[in-house]
Amino acid sequence: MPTSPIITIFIVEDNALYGELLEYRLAQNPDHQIRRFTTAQDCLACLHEKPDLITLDYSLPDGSGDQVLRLIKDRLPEVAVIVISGQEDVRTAIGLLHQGAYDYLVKDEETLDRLWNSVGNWRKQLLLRRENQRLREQIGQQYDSERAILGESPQIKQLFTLIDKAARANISVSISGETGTGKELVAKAIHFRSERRNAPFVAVNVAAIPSELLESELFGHEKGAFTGALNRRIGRFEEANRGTLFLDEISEMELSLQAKLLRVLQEREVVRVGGNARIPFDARLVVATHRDLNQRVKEGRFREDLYYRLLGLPIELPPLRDRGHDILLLANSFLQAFCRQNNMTACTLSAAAQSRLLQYHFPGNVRELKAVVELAAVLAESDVIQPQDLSLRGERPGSAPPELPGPEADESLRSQTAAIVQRYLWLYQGNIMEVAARLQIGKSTIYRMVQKREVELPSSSS
Ligand SMILES: Nc1ncnc2c1ncn2[C@@H]1O[C@H](COP(=O)(O)OP(=O)(O)OP(=O)(O)O)[C@@H](O)[C@H]1O
Repeated sequence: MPTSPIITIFIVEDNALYGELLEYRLAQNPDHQIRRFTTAQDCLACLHEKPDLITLDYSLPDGSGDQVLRLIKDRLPEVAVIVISGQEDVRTAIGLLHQGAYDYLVKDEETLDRLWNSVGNWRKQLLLRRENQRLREQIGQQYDSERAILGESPQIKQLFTLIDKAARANISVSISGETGTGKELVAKAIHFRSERRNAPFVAVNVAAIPSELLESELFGHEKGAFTGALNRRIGRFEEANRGTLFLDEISEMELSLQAKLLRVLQEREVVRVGGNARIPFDARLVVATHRDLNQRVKEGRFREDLYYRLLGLPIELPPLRDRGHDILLLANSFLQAFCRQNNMTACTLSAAAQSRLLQYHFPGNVRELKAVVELAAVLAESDVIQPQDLSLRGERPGSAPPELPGPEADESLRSQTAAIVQRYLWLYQGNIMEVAARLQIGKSTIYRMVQKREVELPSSSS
């Protein structure tokens, strides 16, 4: 069964004593967050808080039950309204149920128990609905994740093998790789291929959450645990129970929280902030970082004991620039999808645009490639994308690298080499070390070519 949800209940009752009785009974479930109102107006003014359930006294001083019910349902069609009335009138009851009330209770000595049962039944239905919705989303994601990781390079084939191994074993996984290389995609693929696939995949970006809130985000908190903790909140560990918890940018976690995380992992139990109960959890941890975690340990910024606990099966994602022809495979797939989604004629990449993509260094990796080809599809004058349509980082859209000589040009090896080196110098902003590494030639060869004026350093390089 999924985790019990925290639900917000509004009690609308003008009789203060009776309202208190209702609250007392419903508050016996600590997952009920209750607010009480004595007039319809006050309740209506707070509907933006989106309560999950409202108990509504039929005879309020400022509105009859059916009017108030209509106003509530107009604004919040999803909310469950239980009408509580002093009169036993079957026709009124039927009318209210037709109008969308969830239940109709008459005030007598059994009302509190009947209310308790009614809310209990509604909770069960809610849980089933949410579970149903989650499973549907999950199936969609599973389907996506099976097709999502594209690539045929040896590095990506090796990655598929590791994903399968990770999916079969129940161990922690640590994924490293530059930004945009697909770390979250890999974490999802592991989850959806593992036996945990029917339980939740929960992702938390450690760097995106202010450090003072991260502890309660991960472990949850009890009502009143700190200023602003108005309600009890279930943490991400509990949410991911029986599934996978993906902690992205783990290297950014503060040392004090690292110590708490280590304890949680050792004891396989969480304690909500401000609480005492030890809540066991069973979630597989997958962590990711774009930094060298080992280096962070050496610098004293990441705990060594936590590092070893999280390391598990390490998976390193290669940067896109090292995946050879996968660049074009991905580019074409992104282009096709984009044109289809936007009802555009299918775009293709000209040979020159392809070669430009193959030579670019893609600091933002696959994410950048996707953005670049999508923008190119929009900018292109025709359905064939040209090099000048590709806005690569650090360049103005429209500026293009020096072209390689065509077949009619001087074909001596020396001039061909010079043209290639010139193009790479342009692509890597005159970084001779980088160009030498990429082309696998000595840097002294490049310096010699510069000296002999066979090539020129781009004006922006120093
Ligand atoms: N091999 C791939 N095939 C298809 N799409 C990919 C591939 N790798 C990454 N993507 C896409 O690239 C984008 C970035 O991927 P993802 O968010 O997984 O990267 P990341 O490494 O987790 O990034 P960050 O370090 O910024 O968190 C997503 O849209 C993802 O679907």
